[in-house]
Amino acid sequence: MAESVRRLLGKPGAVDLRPYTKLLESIEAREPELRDLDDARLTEKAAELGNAELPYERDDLVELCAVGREAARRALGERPFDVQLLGVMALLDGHIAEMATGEGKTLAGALAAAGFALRGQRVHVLSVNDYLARRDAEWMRPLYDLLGVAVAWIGEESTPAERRTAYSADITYASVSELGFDVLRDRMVTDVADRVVPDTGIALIDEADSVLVDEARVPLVLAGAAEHSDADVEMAELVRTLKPGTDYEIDNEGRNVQLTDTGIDTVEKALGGIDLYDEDDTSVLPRVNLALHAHVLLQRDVHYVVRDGEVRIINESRGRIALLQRWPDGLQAAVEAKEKVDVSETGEVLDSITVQALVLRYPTRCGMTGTAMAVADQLREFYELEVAVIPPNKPCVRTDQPDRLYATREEKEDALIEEVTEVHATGRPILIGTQDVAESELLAKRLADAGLECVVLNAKNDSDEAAIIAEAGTHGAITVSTQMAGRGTDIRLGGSDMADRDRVVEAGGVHVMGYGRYPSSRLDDQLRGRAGRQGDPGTSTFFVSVEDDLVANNAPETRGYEAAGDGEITDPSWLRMVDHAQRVSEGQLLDIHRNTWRYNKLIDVQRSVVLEHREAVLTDDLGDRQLAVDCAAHHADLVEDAGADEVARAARLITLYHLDRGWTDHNAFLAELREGIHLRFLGRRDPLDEFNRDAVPEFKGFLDGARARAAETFGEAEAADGAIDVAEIGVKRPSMTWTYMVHDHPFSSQLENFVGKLKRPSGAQG
Ligand SMILES: Nc1ncnc2c1ncn2[C@@H]1O[C@H](COP(=O)(O)OP(=O)(O)OP(=O)(O)O)[C@@H](O)[C@H]1O
Repeated sequence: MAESVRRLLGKPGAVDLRPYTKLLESIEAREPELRDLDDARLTEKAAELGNAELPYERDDLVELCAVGREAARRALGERPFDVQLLGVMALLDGHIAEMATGEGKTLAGALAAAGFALRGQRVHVLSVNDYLARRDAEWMRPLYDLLGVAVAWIGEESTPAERRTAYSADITYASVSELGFDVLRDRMVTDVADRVVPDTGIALIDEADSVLVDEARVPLVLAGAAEHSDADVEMAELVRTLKPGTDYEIDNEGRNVQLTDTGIDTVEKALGGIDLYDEDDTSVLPRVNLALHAHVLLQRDVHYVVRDGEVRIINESRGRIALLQRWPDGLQAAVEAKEKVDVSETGEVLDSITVQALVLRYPTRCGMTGTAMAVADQLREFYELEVAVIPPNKPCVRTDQPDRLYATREEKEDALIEEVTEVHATGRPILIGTQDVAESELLAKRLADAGLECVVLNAKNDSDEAAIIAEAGTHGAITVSTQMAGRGTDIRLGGSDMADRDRVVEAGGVHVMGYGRYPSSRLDDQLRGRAGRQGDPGTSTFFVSVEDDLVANNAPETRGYEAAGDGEITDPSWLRMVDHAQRVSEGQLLDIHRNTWRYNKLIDVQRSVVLEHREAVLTDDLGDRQLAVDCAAHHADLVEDAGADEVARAARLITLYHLDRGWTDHNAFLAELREGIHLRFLGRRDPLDEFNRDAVPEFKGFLDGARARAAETFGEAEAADGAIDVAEIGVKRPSMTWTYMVHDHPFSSQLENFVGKLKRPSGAQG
């Protein structure tokens, strides 16, 4: 079988591409006729595809791809390659299309989005950040115009009115977090007209593995303002005096810190001889733990930066500053106390949604990414999605060199600098991937010391980053970056205008270097994929040391190797150990994902009960009808004084208030329950069972309770001049709301993770 044919057939375990490849010839055959049509006729051809329902029958699919190809050629000057059309067809069938870096996923995604939209579906194209949402929507706009479908985008700055308009377009580009926050805010409206997100249709997800797997466990949280809290300066100062190793220990994964017996004594003495585990006063221990967590586990310039007198979170996985995001309140305040900056306003969690729950709201889901096969099982388990592996347009000729393993971090760094020096002398562009921002900066400093100038990408704004990456293929460029997933720009050889392409090709293309392997092989592949785009030459090497966190924490053995004079370890069994360590780490990440999912499942069931009820109050006057029964006489009097409409309005506001209030309180209860369960039962019973055992009865009677409280409040309502002032009887909504994302832990907040997993030290057990 010819290699080109074999490549088009696809990989085992993935979607069979043959039904799609069969159509390629017919699509091409339509080209001459479509080329002769003027633009208006081409738009009409697209509109004709709207005369049927999804899914596309064979002939219509051929027509869609042919019309789409011609439209892209005219509107963008790019005629989609056959492989891009395979991607389009896979997306239209609701699959994840795996397409390598630089293969033109943006265009394939746009043609699929148009295909859905032409069939009357509302499409949300979900990006990893605002910059890409806007860029892709604007870039593809001429194509959409020609196909007669409307496109819009949403960014952090968009006003509610702009959002509403944007969501009413056929196709809306938005970042996952903006969409999530809109959905959360919509759940809190008291007037249907205030909602911005319409019913969901199709979710087309860019960088699908990053969103669906890496970010899946991240809850998006909507919080409402309550009051100011004081900085716990006392605790911040106290934990500063504790000694690592003696007073507290950090677990292997660096996720938890706990006081040792000595530490407990020290703290108890410092606080005037109190008992931290006093059953009657449980308030001190969490304060100590918060301060300790902020002091030990959250590092300045790795987890956050201090800028303009504020603590700003760095999104660890992406190495950027997350705007308008904060940690759960106690933790945010603890870090603010640690850094001695003003404590920001505190609030309470109004509601939350995980990325996974957000995506599962869509009846049809599909997406594209460069690395999906490695998580095919998870995509199937959590989202019922299959992966279609789309072959590259031109075969990839990049050489991935074996890892270079060293005994110590220092030796690894020396070797890496040496290699940078050598490769740089040839003029080849170099891209170095690091684990986090602090590491990028340290490396940049070492490179500078060695006389090598580099550009560092970290926590800057997304459009600047894109511009820097676009130039990373320039002759002699050295670029240092944190993770590459979701950076969204491919590296063209010879710079963004490719002016110097021949020289760079001749030198050997981009050399990618990993400054340590990532917690998952997919992330390694994302980095490697930056070299060897569209058949370009290129190479990749990862430098690893036994002291790297990934290896030190996850390898079964970290001693007994034989190293050369420069520290290099060449024994193949040790190199396999690195792969092993990475698989262990991948397993842990999967466990975390499963755990979040299991906890959130029950909460989701309860939430849907509340939301369904809320919807009936909001759109169908359910509150008014109930109050007319529960407070019949008062209701009738008010109707007489203020009119039926005004009473219905007041009844709606009062009922919604108590529903939302109840849900907020229930959320707080659940959060506390999770913490408490881990404190009480750790190691003895399945915490999830314990959680369910308490959470279910607590929710029983939720709706009846809210209804009773609404009746009580309604009983106090009075009409004056034909109006009812509900604020007067305590019906007040939060004065402001804000949003945050909670990263990287199983129990829905870092705070809970840390407080929750705290072990009661043996010596303190009563
Ligand atoms: N059919 C085509 N003909 C010519 N150029 C194309 C075609 N399709 C895409 N391109 C170009 O290829 C480049 C890469 O496209 P795009 O950014 O969509 O790639 P990608 O697959 O999303 O890569 P990444 O993994 O970096 O996000 C763009 O500059 C785009 O203009």
